[in-house]
Amino acid sequence: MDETVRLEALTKTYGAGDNAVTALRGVTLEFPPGSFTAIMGPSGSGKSTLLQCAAGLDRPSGGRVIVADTDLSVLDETALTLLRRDRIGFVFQSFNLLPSLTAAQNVALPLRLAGVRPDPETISQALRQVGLEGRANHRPGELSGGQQQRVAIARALVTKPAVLFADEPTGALDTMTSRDLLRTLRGLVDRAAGGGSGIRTIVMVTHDPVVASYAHRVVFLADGKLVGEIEDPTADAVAARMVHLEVAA
Ligand SMILES: Nc1ncnc2c1ncn2[C@@H]1O[C@H](COP(=O)(O)OP(=O)(O)OP(=O)(O)O)[C@@H](O)[C@H]1O
Repeated sequence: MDETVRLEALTKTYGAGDNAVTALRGVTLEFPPGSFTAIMGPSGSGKSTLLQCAAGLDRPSGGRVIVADTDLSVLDETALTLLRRDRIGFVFQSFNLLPSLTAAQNVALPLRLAGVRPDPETISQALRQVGLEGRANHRPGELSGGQQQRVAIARALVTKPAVLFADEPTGALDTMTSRDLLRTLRGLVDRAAGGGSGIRTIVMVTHDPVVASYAHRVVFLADGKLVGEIEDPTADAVAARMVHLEVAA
């Protein structure tokens, strides 16, 4: 199976007539297995819209999204829900954990929702991947913000998705905690690329050049279009490009 995520000439317009807002204007991009990509751009440039369409949470107005050999545009709502459940992981700025469940039970939730009896070793492995094996029986209220976000990541990984989409995953965390978490994310992709277990593809939206510098590649959007990319980014190079884009916006 080709696990590359492909966006082909993606367009998205919200509303109609005089109120129409075009958020994406023909974006073509590939996220191959083994890649960790950050998406950056000025406010309103279309980053969240791109992520929502790529993750099958919103329908594009035109173009195609292909995830793990499946063209999302031909799927009905039921099939799309199943694909999201089985092949796609999400992490948002807010952790969205259930407060009455332990870390292990939160991680097991996607499997239970899919009608699969969670195997304890699968849950332990997901918690181990994010460095939380010692916290399996703690409830979210007994964990730090960074630990809660790690539980959210373990929960997103437990179904072994083809790709993990993250929207400002470190937005609610302090600098040290977010760097720690970003190193973990980068480590998951690099280990999987080296033949180990882990998630093979991560796509992350961020506003922060330092956060983006943990990715293998940064792609830049402006006014709904792809306007450049930097491989092996440094925070300084990303910040300089952002200043340029914000001045032009
Ligand atoms: N549900 C919606 N209805 C109407 N317009 C929308 C909707 N969602 C987004 N937009 C518009 O689409 C454009 C792109 O928005 P989007 O949220 O994708 O940008 P962004 O780059 O993620 O912005 P930010 O960095 O501020 O979060 C903006 O002009 C926004 O106002």
